[in-house]
Amino acid sequence: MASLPQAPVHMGTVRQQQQQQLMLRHPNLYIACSTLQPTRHRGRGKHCAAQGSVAAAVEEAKQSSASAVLETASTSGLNSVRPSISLSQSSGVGVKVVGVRKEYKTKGGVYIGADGIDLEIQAGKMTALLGPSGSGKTTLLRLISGLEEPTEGRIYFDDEDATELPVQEREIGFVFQSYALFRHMTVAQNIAFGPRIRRLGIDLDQRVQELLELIELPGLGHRHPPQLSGGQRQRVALARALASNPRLLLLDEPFGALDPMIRKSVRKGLKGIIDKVGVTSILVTHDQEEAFDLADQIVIFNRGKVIQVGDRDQIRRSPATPFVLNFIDDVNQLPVNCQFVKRMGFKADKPLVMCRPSGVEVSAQPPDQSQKFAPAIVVDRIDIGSMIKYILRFDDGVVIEMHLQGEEHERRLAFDLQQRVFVHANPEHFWPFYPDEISSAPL
Ligand SMILES: Nc1ncnc2c1ncn2[C@@H]1O[C@H](COP(=O)(O)OP(=O)(O)OP(=O)(O)O)[C@@H](O)[C@H]1O
Repeated sequence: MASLPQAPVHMGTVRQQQQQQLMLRHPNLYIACSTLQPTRHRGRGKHCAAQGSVAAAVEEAKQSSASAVLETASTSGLNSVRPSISLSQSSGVGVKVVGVRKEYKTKGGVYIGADGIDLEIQAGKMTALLGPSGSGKTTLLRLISGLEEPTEGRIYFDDEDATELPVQEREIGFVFQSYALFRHMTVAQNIAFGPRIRRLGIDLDQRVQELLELIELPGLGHRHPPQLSGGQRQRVALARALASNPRLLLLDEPFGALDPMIRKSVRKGLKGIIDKVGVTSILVTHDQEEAFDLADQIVIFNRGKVIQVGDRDQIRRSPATPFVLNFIDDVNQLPVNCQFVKRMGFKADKPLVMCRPSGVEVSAQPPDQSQKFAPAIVVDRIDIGSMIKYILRFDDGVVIEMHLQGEEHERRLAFDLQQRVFVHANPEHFWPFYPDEISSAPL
């Protein structure tokens, strides 16, 4: 039997300690034998218990280092037959979600986590699940991982129906916000942990070196996680998730614990590594900039449904619904019968319209007769570096925001506070809507 890590591991509760002990002593049996949580998984014999215990423990994992146990356990199935391949040969699986619905039945009622989702996740690409809180992003991630089971619908990994495949046979790597590294193991031991317990039959030292180079921390294998920066820890967590050659990588708010100052550079680094390996990855985030910056494909969620799928340009240029526009942009929302909207000659049978601040034009002089305009007063000016935001108030009291980009001096000299200006917008860029069309209240 492969030698197991000797280092003690800090765990918060007795249950966590039991899980970790079991994991360390019988790593391959951990999933199958754990009876620490009742099962909710139907009919797959020994794997049923696993499903429940892993699901429950992953919940805890978000708050503690126990997640390392689970994340690694999820790729530790005895039945796993994926051949040992080098990182450069890694490849991802395509994921197809067909008519998936997830109902959570609780004492308080039935809550809908996913409401009829159809989605294709491209092999070897990064897909971001983006949406407001409670929109169903994590539910879909957990359904794909096997930590939850759909109430209806099927999930395919390439042509294989994976709907009832036990979590430990899905060959998935997890990266959590909390890093989930074993604090008392070295970086190298953390990375080697998964392949060691899976008995991948590879040269572990070579794999660790390969991964340390990939994450650009070649000399840090002997250090312990507390001796690393947040960004370095996150890269080690990624290396550990990749060490067992997952065919799918799930990243659940992986940058949430990082200082906003370094988040951008860390995420670029992570994306570069994932691209090099070529594994399919799914990123859950509520940070739009992060999704647009990293993902090849973005899936916008609201109230358990997929609202739009596209790349960043498609979503920015052509938001599918008022909800998407409102979610991705800081839009103006105006009454349809306000002076400005009426002067632009726009009519609709919905009570409100939205328009992008970037679509609002302002001039100091009244435009020529051919152009419609509404007079307003500049009531505020906010310089945010790359642009200046102007807040304008029309004579009927309605307020609108306008963004001015361009050369810095032009922006600065453009308009003074209290100046009377003339405002125009192309009515083709007005979006009429009912308030409930942009609601994100969970179902
Ligand atoms: N275990 C559960 N029991 C009952 N309802 C649940 C459970 N998990 C999720 N839900 C409900 O399912 C809906 C979707 O939740 P989910 O966690 O998938 O949203 P999310 O988009 O990931 O949100 P966040 O960004 O806040 O994590 C919510 O209404 C939520 O309350």
